[in-house]
Amino acid sequence: MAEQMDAVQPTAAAQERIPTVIADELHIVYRVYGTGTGKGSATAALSRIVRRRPSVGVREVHAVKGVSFTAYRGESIGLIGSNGSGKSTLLKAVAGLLPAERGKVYTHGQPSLLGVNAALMNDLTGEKNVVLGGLAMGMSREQVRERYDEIVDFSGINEKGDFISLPMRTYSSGMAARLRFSIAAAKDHDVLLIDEALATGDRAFQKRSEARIRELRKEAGTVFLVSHNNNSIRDTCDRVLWLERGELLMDGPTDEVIKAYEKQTGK
Ligand SMILES: Nc1ncnc2c1ncn2[C@@H]1O[C@H](COP(=O)(O)OP(=O)(O)OP(=O)(O)O)[C@@H](O)[C@H]1O
Repeated sequence: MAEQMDAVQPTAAAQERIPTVIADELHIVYRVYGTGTGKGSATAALSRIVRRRPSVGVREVHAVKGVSFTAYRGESIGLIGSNGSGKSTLLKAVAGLLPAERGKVYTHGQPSLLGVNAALMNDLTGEKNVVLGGLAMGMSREQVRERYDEIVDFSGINEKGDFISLPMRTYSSGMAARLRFSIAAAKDHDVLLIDEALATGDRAFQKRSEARIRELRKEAGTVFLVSHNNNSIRDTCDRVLWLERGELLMDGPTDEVIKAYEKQTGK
């Protein structure tokens, strides 16, 4: 009888815990070509193609090794680990930008990766980039028009003059990163992936970004944040995944994981 009740009416806990991203024994391998020491001539390359032999200079980098986790709606998850531990690679794989060598990533809804390198057009004005970025994220022209002022205000680009009508190439790296973040943060995301974006703005902008991330979480999205700034992670995330050499070393509440990480790294 109890089983039947459960089937018809999910418990409150089950309602709250809606999975948005599942990584199942995920492996990501990069292949780097042209790393051989010998000189590669065109004839040698042609003969390899004809004889179907792999290139001598291919190196493999196994960047993510058997990582498994489930992320739920409303969670904000920090990714930490030393340089080269696989954080950005894992984020790109969740965004669907890198193929899995083995294992799988399942996502509910459309994940959006917000990197400091997100592609905007340097020769276009900030104004045009807001429209372009909004459309690229799947917003309608109408939605972009509605949110335009909000995006520009949030970015703070116009605080010191009319910069939004200048080409993006005239912006400082911090200004460009703020505009990227503001464009991405204007949309309500199912799964928002942020790579170091918070580290680039000034303190006031970082505070605004943190507040917006909290809002996005309330609007039922899941946020992933890669950062080397443990305070940013502490202020924004309730759960942390710690990667080292591509392996998931620890997955748990922020305080516990950061404490263990700081103990190990001596920071
Ligand atoms: N495009 C690429 N081609 C080949 N190898 C790569 C590529 N990108 C990353 N790697 C390698 O994959 C591994 C993980 O890199 P990744 O950028 O994911 O680490 P990270 O934890 O984000 O590092 P950081 O904190 O320095 O940004 C590293 O060994 C790196 O050299």
